[in-house]
Amino acid sequence: MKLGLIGCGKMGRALLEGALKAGIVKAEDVYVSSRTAETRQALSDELGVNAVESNVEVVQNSNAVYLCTKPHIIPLVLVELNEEPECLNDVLLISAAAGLTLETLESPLPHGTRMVRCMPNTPSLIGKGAAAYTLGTHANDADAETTCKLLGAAGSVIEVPEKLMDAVTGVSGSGPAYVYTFIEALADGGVFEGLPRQQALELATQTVLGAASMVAETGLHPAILRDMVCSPGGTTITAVKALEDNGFRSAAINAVSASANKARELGRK
Ligand SMILES: NC(=O)C1=CN([C@@H]2O[C@H](COP(=O)(O)OP(=O)(O)OC[C@H]3O[C@@H](n4cnc5c(N)ncnc54)[C@H](OP(=O)(O)O)[C@@H]3O)[C@@H](O)[C@H]2O)C=CC1
Ligand SMILES: O=C(O)[C@@H]1CCC=N1
Repeated sequence: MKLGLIGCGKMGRALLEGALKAGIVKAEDVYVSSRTAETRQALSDELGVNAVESNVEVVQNSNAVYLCTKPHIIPLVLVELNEEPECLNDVLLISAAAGLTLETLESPLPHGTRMVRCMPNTPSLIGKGAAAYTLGTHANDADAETTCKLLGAAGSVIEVPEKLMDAVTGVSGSGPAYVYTFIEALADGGVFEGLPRQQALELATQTVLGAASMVAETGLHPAILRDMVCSPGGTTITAVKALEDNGFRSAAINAVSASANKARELGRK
């Protein structure tokens, strides 16, 4: 596998490091582009990958290329690639950009260009990502396999119809930020009640990790697992009522919806 990355910022680097750590690609077989010499030097020193200035050079040296620039930069990158259309003959492009539709991604490129739209998340950096993808018009079964191998190296991966990609963005693309906010708030509550900050953060982090693992490993519905914590007339049900009184559930639903709507808006630009 020869992997390319156009845009090696927070998300691109997480996907790259996930793939390198999983051993599905060797650093010497990776080409990444950056406009800044300092970043190129850092990428090459820290990860041992080939860091170049030209996006076309990345595509020319790869079988599969993640497009990981900000959504508004992607159209500019596609124009650039289209100036050397032969570089697109034998490569799979995998866009991670929020909101950008396959039609937007495919239409500026030569007919037949193989494209996948995906939505990863940053825990890919440690192999704990959650990603979804949709195959483009000309992507084939082997491209689906390559996508699953790449995203799967960085965590879990599912295929969804394109109309659900913005929902995925709301749940798992943006989701880590909601969870970090919750962990911080849980720890704040502990500090409010007198725990030292570090101990509160350790307890909060392990609680989220443990609860998530319970859902994943038991396969039980979260409501059943919650009932196992709530003693009748006890502390937890009292706390759950306080959460519900403060609109916790609807705040979470609204957060997912706000992210999905923003993704749709980015896709319209
Ligand atoms: N962050 C996240 O949690 C997630 C992000 N995404 C998607 O991933 C994409 C990247 O987001 P994120 O990593 O957060 O953003 P960053 O700003 O961290 O990274 C974008 C990178 O693109 C590079 N870049 C900018 N212009 C160009 C260009 N013309 N050619 C090549 N590279 C360029 C920049 O590097 P330099 O200036 O060195 O060239 C920069 O490091 C977005 O489309 C976003 O929607 C998807 C899921 C989750
Ligand atoms: O905030 C963003 O726009 C990107 C997409 C999903 C997560 N981060």
